[in-house]
Amino acid sequence: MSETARLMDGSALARRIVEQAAERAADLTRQTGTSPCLATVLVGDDPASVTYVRMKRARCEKAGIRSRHIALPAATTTAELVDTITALSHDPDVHGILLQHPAGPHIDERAAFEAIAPEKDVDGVTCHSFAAMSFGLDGFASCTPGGILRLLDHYDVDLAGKHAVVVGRSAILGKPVGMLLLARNATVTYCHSRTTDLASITKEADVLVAAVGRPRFLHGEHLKPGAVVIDAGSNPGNIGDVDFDSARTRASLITPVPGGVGPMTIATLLTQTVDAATAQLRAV
Ligand SMILES: Nc1nc(=O)c2c([nH]1)NC[C@@H]1CN(c3ccc(C(=O)N[C@@H](CCC(=O)O)C(=O)O)cc3)C=[N+]21
Repeated sequence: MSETARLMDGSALARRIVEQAAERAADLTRQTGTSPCLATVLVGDDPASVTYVRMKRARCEKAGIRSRHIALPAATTTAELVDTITALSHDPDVHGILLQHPAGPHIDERAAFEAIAPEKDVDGVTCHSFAAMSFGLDGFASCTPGGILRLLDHYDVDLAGKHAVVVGRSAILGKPVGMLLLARNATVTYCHSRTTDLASITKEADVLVAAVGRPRFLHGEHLKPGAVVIDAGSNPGNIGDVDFDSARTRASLITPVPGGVGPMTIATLLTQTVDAATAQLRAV
């Protein structure tokens, strides 16, 4: 087959979403005298995490969102991290909190996430947010899943009745994106490391979400011809979970890496930070 998939341009869409967030941040600042503020918490100095957090903060600054960075040593205990996050949850000048994942092997990350007040969980990582999102109630979506749904909507991908296959089941990516697809009436299958005969399932996917965290793990032969392929992988060196060149000849629509899901994640974070600040500043 010589057909080539259409690209889903996450960079372009994210730029527009961030512009809207910036306008709303400026309005809010004008009206309340306070600009939105995102606290970013980073444990240790993993180079990829340092880069991601720097990118998020730079994008905030450009959009008129303040960021307050808390860099903690790699040896920080769960109790210390929970205390830090609890203090941010109580700080009226912080409207959103992001704890960069992974926080480190010795940290109980779930306990740390749960110290984020629900109204400040702009990264959508708490049990509260997951449940709200799953039940279709008000709350913040996990940022990458939220960004993926915006991208699918923008490209008019109809999800109702479609078979969506999610490869990966992490707490802030695979699992929640499946719940959002389910809420749109897709038939959702989760695949993971213990799935037997992965290809037989992915080949049935009308929409495939790759959220494994292994470079070029999925390729053309895994796909049903005409599938919509969302590559949510962000492996070192900006390599996705999908082998783009082989996937592109079978898919109908595909996200590139970079320039696909990544920028949409950040756009969702910024939007939700402005949402959180708006709710908190209007309530005073
Ligand atoms: N609590 C938490 N929330 C997260 O949302 C979260 C996290 N932890 N840990 C790590 C992953 C990864 N992640 C990315 C965000 C943007 C790009 C991104 O914008 N990438 C650019 C390229 C990057 C570059 O230019 O270097 C792109 O795909 O075009 C990638 C990856 C958020 N994550």
